[in-house]
Amino acid sequence: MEYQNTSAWDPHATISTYLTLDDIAKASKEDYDTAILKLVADSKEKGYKRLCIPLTTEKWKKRWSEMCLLPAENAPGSKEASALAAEAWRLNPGFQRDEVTITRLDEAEGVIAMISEWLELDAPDDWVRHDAEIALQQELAYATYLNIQTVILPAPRNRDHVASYARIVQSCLTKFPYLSISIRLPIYNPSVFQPASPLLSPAPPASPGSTLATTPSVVISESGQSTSTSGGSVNATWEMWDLIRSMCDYNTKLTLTIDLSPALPTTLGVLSKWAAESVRHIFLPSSTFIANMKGYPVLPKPTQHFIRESMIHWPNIILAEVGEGRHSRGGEVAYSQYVRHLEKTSPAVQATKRPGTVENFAQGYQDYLQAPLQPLMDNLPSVTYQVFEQDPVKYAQYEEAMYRAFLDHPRDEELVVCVAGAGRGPLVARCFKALERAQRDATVIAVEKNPNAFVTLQERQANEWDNKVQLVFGDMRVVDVPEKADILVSELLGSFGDNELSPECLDGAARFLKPNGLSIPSSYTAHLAPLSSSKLYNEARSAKSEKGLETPYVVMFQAVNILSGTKANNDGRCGSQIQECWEFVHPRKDLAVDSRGLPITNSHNARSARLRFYIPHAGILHGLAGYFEAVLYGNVGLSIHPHRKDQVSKDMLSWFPLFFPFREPLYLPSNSELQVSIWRLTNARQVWYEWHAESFITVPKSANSNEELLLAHPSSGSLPSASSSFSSFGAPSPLMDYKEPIFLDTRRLTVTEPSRPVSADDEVVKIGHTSLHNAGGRSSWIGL
Ligand SMILES: C[S@@+](CC[C@H](N)C(=O)[O-])C[C@H]1O[C@@H](n2cnc3c(N)ncnc32)[C@H](O)[C@@H]1O
Repeated sequence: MEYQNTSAWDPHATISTYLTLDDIAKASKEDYDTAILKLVADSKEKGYKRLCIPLTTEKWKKRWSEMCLLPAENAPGSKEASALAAEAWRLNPGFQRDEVTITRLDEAEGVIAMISEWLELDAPDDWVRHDAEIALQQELAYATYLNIQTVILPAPRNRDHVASYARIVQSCLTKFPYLSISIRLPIYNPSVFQPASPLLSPAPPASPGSTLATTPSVVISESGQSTSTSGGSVNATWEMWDLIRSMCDYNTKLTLTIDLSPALPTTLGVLSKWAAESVRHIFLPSSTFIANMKGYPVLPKPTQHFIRESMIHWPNIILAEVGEGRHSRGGEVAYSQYVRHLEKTSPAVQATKRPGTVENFAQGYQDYLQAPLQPLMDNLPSVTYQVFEQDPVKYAQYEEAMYRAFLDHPRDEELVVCVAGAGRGPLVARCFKALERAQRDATVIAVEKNPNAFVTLQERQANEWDNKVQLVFGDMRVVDVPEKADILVSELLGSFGDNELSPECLDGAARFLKPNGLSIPSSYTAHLAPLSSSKLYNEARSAKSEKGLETPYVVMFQAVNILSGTKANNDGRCGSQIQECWEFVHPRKDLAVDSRGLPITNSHNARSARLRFYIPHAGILHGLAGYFEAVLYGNVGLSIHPHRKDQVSKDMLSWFPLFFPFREPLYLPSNSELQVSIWRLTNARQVWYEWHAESFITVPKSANSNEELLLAHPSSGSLPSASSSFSSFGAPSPLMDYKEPIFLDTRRLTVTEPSRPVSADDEVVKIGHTSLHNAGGRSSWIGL
């Protein structure tokens, strides 16, 4: 099977390979000093970037087990002897030569070490956990000695003790600050897709004895009682990860290795939440591949989709067991060729390679926090104008809006157009084009307060515009223009519409208009959605001061998951996924003005909004995504609203969204409601935003405080069904995800439909809130 030649391709993903202890045992050293050196050289020759191998051998597992686990009754040797050996080891943890796979610095170069799979950092037994921690530290110390940069830890398996696992990881991150520690996790607990399986009975822990890098299966609860917030839901492994990274304080050295051994569900909410996490490695064994008609290895549809989407994060894909000949055609190379094929056909990657797209334009800026411009307070440098002017879409939209407005202006009446905030003059140039297209003449006035840009305007006036433009230098809130205009054209918009003070400036410029004059834009709206992104949260708090987490930033989103559901929830309480906050309309006719025609205060530009979002799948709220839409004239507009931008102004480059961070991440359960309050506030000198969020769940009133109702039925081993006591109450469950149809690639499972709408018998209960952000504009504001 031939995929397109990838030689000229600048790859996003790196491809590595995982070798087992068996592979190492079988390897011969041939012309190399050691078998490991030969394996490293072979893997490079096969095009793999890095080699991933277990750090320890069976010998170590055996010695550790003999020392640290209780010997069987009839086992040889005395308990005392093991206890003494264990104490000696605890005092001075270290390996014997044959207990490790790598013994030389040169063998370790570029190697990713898999930490012993059998280490139970979350074992129910305190002593096993205690000794597993010492053994882990011993492995990390040895890896550090060999200059290994990255290690992959076995997955947590036991939700009851995941906090212990997290504490151990946290202490290792502190002890080995230069080591990158990655945690291997399946995307979901595969057993939830087998409704008949006893979810609540403890699965056998990965006891010392298993040697392969097997797929971890999660023990939901040892006790048989669901102690989690979402029972055995598809969220189980994500919730474990969330707890670990939170307890590790979002340490940037802690990453995820997603294990794609189990087939993936198509439930969007399950998959999309991983997009907001720092997935560094993807573990992909040959057993995940299926054979196509010709016998070549290919991936099931949901896994294909997930990998294509993940490519944007530049992952390291670790192919495992690919030398075993599991598929009849193609050989080992077929797996990596197929991964490259997925990369090349990834719409997200393709968008970054296509000139003219936002994704291509924004390369290197993804998830990078930029302070919004302050074009009113600051004078922009020429290069900034130059970047604006590269956007063909924005100016085309303005030209079209002016053209249509000119056509609608009575032919027999004179036409005066004023461009307010002309910058280096691109809108003036477009105004002339629109006049030409409309076959109209007009008096054109250009106002600009940046003295440096005003030089460029004078230059263009002399060289291009034949002195036809009346140039006015000064602030549009203060200066006068030579004659009143029919059309006032401006582009003072920020990512949130009003955040670069377009409303305040246009209030001042409204004086330039004739009584029936119109403004382009005629209106604009601000929009919000709740988002999850540990990356953005970490970036915002890296400012190391309160201010960093109370400042809105301009960001090209990448590792971001919007938490609100695409559909409003079924009781109609909540709105859509992205909701409008407020609108500004120009010119505003109802204002009380002073003798100069200027507003007396700025109070009329204050705004507030309270929005209700439905949260179908559990997630962590890290901030709010802000967008804008503007009506320029008629149905010509500008939009960065994710659902509408492609219809309104496709491939427009000028604006990335705004990110309002939250100081403290807020956990939102499945089926919960998030209320967001946001204010635009102002005094005589400044404008600023304040924001705040509260979360709620709906519970049956009759449940009162009866906790039993919030827990899955204790005797039931499977997800509650429509007839279970839970669903019979009817309220959406914070313990269960919103139920999109879930199916595996191999079969379709029937799941219960969402329960009935919230009724009068249900109660909305508050469960958490954030603090009020940026009170009084203490951390961020825009100067008037
Ligand atoms: C975002 S830039 C747009 C420039 C240009 N119209 C374009 O589309 O490329 C906004 C321009 O408005 C100017 N500006 C902002 N506030 C102004 C004010 N109150 N009076 C005059 N010019 C102003 C800024 O200096 C800047 O040149």
